[in-house]
Amino acid sequence: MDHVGTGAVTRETPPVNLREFEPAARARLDPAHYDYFAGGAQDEITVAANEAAFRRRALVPRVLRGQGPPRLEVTVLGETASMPVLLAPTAFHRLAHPDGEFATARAAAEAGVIMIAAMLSTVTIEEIAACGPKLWFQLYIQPDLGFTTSLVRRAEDAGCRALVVTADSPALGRNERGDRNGFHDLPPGMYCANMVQKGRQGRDDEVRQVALSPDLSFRHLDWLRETTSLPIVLKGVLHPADARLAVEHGVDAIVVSNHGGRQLDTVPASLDRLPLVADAVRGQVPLLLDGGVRRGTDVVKALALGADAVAIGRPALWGLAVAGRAGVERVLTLLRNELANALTLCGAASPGDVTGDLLDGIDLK
Ligand SMILES: Cc1cc2nc3c(=O)[nH]c(=O)nc-3n(C[C@H](O)[C@H](O)[C@H](O)COP(=O)(O)O)c2cc1C
Ligand SMILES: CCCCCCC(=O)C(=O)O
Repeated sequence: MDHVGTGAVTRETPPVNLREFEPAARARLDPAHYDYFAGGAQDEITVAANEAAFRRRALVPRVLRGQGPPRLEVTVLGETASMPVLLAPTAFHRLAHPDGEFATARAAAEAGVIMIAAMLSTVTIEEIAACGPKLWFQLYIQPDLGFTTSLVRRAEDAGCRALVVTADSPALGRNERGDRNGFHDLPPGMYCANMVQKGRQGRDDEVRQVALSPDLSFRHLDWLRETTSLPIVLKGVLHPADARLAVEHGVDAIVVSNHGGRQLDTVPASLDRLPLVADAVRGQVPLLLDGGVRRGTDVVKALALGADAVAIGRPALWGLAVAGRAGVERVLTLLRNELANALTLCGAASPGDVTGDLLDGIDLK
């Protein structure tokens, strides 16, 4: 039995923070699957930059504010969550654990956090929704707009409260770990469950190919705006001009993200772009950030630079690999406790109480 949960004694020391989940997960995963989760594009310069950007920044706490234990709840796009941390959309959870997205969704429901379900999940969006999490749906707009519409309707009917359109993937990033491992397909029996469509002329169901399309443009966002009344969140924005365009095209929120360093390598850390995007957007829409969030102090730093909430990708996958639902819950609990501690030590009563002056220009390294 894994060390998280009620099981037998193990000699392994339980992870006491998010980073320590990674080696524990690696020990359990097929090496090619570990590499798929951990890896990034090419030299993985951006993967490293994401975490380094948090480490570099210094917090300057306020003292003697006597505000009691902090309240962590936030409301994003009308959805109240137990803390300003979402689960970022990540594909293929059954590669991490046989329970796949079922486990992740149950953990999110238990923790009261918003799960952004990936379009490329290994169980269907309806099955994820049935586990009861607060749910958003991530969408790669497919060139077949009829099929995309059917996905949108399924997400709406399943009770998803927002659509998260990934904008940073007009092509797949160049992941050399995958090339080295020859890992280009899911194992037999595992597939993108939302991509199954009825076979034509009485044939068996088929799994559609996923298309990442270089034709995508803001016109597709306009089309989506006409197609759904759900809030639209644009994920993968780093340039302030794109943030302004996104607002002009009616998006309801933006995720400042470089896809965890998995798309274009050598782009800056998400955190380093956050202030520029925040400046461009001037509070017109909520801002989320992902990429490299590993500590409660990281959450505070992102809030101080203008984010309303953050999302985590890999840490949840490591928790899933280590102990299924219990592992994801543990990751969320650790981050929640760290965030409460960091807010208290900063003299902040809530996420909304975090202001830019809690950070200064000091470069810690
Ligand atoms: C294994 C893996 C799969 C991912 N799959 C998707 C996906 O299907 N759609 C998407 O928009 N982002 C995807 N992402 C990117 C995440 O949503 C997120 O931007 C990133 O993981 C955040 O960085 P972090 O892992 O350092 O927290 C994936 C990331 C990883 C690590
Ligand atoms: C054509 C399949 C693309 C899978 C991309 C999933 C993802 O966003 C990631 O691994 O990152």
